[in-house]
Amino acid sequence: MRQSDRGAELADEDRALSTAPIPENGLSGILRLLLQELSLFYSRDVNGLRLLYDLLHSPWLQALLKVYDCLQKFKEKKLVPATTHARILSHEVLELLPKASSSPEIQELRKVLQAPHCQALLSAHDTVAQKDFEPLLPPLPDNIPDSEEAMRIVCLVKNQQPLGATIKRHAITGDILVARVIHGGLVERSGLLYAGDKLVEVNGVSVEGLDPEQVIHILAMSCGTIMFKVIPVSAPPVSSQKMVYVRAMIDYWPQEDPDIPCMDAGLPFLKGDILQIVDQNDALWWQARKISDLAICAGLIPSNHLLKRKQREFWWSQPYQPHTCLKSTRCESLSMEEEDSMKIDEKCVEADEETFESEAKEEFVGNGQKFFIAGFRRSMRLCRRKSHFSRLHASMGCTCSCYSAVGAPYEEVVRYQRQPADRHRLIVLVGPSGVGVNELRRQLIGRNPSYFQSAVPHTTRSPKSYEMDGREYHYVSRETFESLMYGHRMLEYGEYKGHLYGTSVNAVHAVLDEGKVCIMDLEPQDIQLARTRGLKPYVIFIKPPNVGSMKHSRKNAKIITDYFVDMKLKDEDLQEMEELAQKLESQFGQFFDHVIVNDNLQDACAQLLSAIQKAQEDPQWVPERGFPLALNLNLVLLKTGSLIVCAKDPEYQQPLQTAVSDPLEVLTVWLQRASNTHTDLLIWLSGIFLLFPHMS
Ligand SMILES: Nc1ncnc2c1ncn2[C@@H]1O[C@H](COP(=O)(O)OP(=O)(O)OP(=O)(O)O)[C@@H](O)[C@H]1O
Repeated sequence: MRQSDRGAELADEDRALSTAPIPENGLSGILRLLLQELSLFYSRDVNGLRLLYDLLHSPWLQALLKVYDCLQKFKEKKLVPATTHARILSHEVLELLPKASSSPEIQELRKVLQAPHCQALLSAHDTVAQKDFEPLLPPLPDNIPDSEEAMRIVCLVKNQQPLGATIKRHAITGDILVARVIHGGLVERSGLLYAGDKLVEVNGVSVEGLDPEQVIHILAMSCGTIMFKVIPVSAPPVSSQKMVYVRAMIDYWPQEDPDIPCMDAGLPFLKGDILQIVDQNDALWWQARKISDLAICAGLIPSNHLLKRKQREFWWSQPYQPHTCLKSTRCESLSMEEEDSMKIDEKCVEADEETFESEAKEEFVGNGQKFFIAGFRRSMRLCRRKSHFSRLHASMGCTCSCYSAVGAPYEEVVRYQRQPADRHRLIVLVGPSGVGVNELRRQLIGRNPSYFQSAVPHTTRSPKSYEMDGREYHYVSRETFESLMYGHRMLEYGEYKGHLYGTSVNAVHAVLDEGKVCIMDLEPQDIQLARTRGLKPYVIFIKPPNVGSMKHSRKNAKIITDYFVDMKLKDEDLQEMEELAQKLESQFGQFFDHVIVNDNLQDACAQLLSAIQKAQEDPQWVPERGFPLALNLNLVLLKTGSLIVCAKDPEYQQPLQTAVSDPLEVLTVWLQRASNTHTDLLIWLSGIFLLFPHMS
């Protein structure tokens, strides 16, 4: 049959379709019957009848139903293309058109057929109709010897994306093997190549004796279809891996990692990023995707084991570096020298405890009602700041990588959606001193005191005449306070003028048990301790704006320092605040769920409210098992030179304390055993007892 004949046939069929009677049992037939029925009632004044009649009578509904009927009819038919050469047909028609009379319709038809998109459409039609999308494989040679290994010929059509596979040379045989197949990449989606397959030829070129780089060069040079001849791996790996999600606790740049097997396949990430681990088959190199970009194919990241090994190697490579990061300064107050070196302004008067505490007015008026807010002790913030600075100073003495050597590089997380019956998540505010953490907390509680609340802190000082136990503070003996501290039931604490102050886990639970949202401020070093399954803290970092903006907004701001009460912020204080914020963000940014820049107070407050609502209502990534237990192990190097080892997990009722005499040995064991399970803790402790039998 000639092309034009086929065209005529198509046109006939086309027309026949459009004029075909619509079956009476079709929807439009039903509609016709309904209209007949309705027309009987039309003359009567029935409510809404006219509307319904008009609707059913509307031309667009009629047309729509006709289309529906046609589609139904088509669904039953198995569609076959009327022609496989629509493009040629359109050329023939275009050649014939000038011979026909020049009517406007003919001109329009010519214009349509010449339009590039119409030609592209016809060309796509022909490709599909001719089933031209399958690769053309070369014919098998006739003389294949019987001993020939079964080979697979794989054709892949290269597009803009990388192929998604890496190759390596077998150390003994020298064969070029597929090293790994990247999840979501072209090779994986084809399902035709597997890790372990031996490459024989690439685009007809034998790879025998070639270096992997030479094979990659052949691949890079080829465009369009790439043909691989492979000897398949005897047992392709079966993927039965559970999807795991982790929060990155470090930054990783594949370009800076000389050990990565294939730099182009590396996945860069920043601390705080949530990663979906899709493959852990390789003990050293995992495959992962960022949850913010799940559409792209996975990339290589170093495994937990590999990163820890590198961290340990780095740590030990600096034997003369003072590792202050391991020295706990929790309970240490500033040394005399440090205190002396502080500049004391002549005009300032060091406030006594009474002055500090009486400064803190704990009765507020908000929403037309008088209410009481505990937990705004200035003395507390001051004493915490003292220990905070010395601790920060200590940890910043070590390099960043050294600091991370003591932590897990990845933290397993799960998606958590709070249910209405669940307790609220603890809201933790963190920020450099003077940024406005307490101001924001106070504003929030002032707005809705029956919903937001602070926890009642503990103190070892005696109550004043107007104070009530359990309202301003829980008044406890030093012994009780210390047992709470060493039992890791204190989320934060500090000492001021000989008295201990702190907030216990139970005090926070008391607020949450009342169905309220507990807001507390913490020093960044204490965040880890609060990260338990029970509290599920949502950590908000309060960040200062730039110094220029602060000069403007903080004209009337006052802070409390060791030697000033209500000190006005000077330019250097603002500068220091900005610098400290940067340091906190780079060191603890992985723990921040949200960041708010406190420039305009009202705006910051509104952002805080919406962040808290999000934290309570939207699904969030939370640590899978509280926080990694390895981090709970606190090494306290006493001034005597002995080392105290204790677990800091508040969910552990009994503190684990062990005094050992050789810190170096213990560190070795500790660094080798630093992992995330309770079993590891036991193994680790047994290691210590083995090393120091006198301890058991
Ligand atoms: N956005 C803001 N605009 C203007 N003033 C602010 C703003 N935020 C806080 N302030 C003021 O800055 C001062 C310090 O704030 P605040 O006491 O809350 O600091 P902080 O972060 O709790 O630090 P510290 O714990 O060291 O006291 C207060 O006088 C407060 O009113």
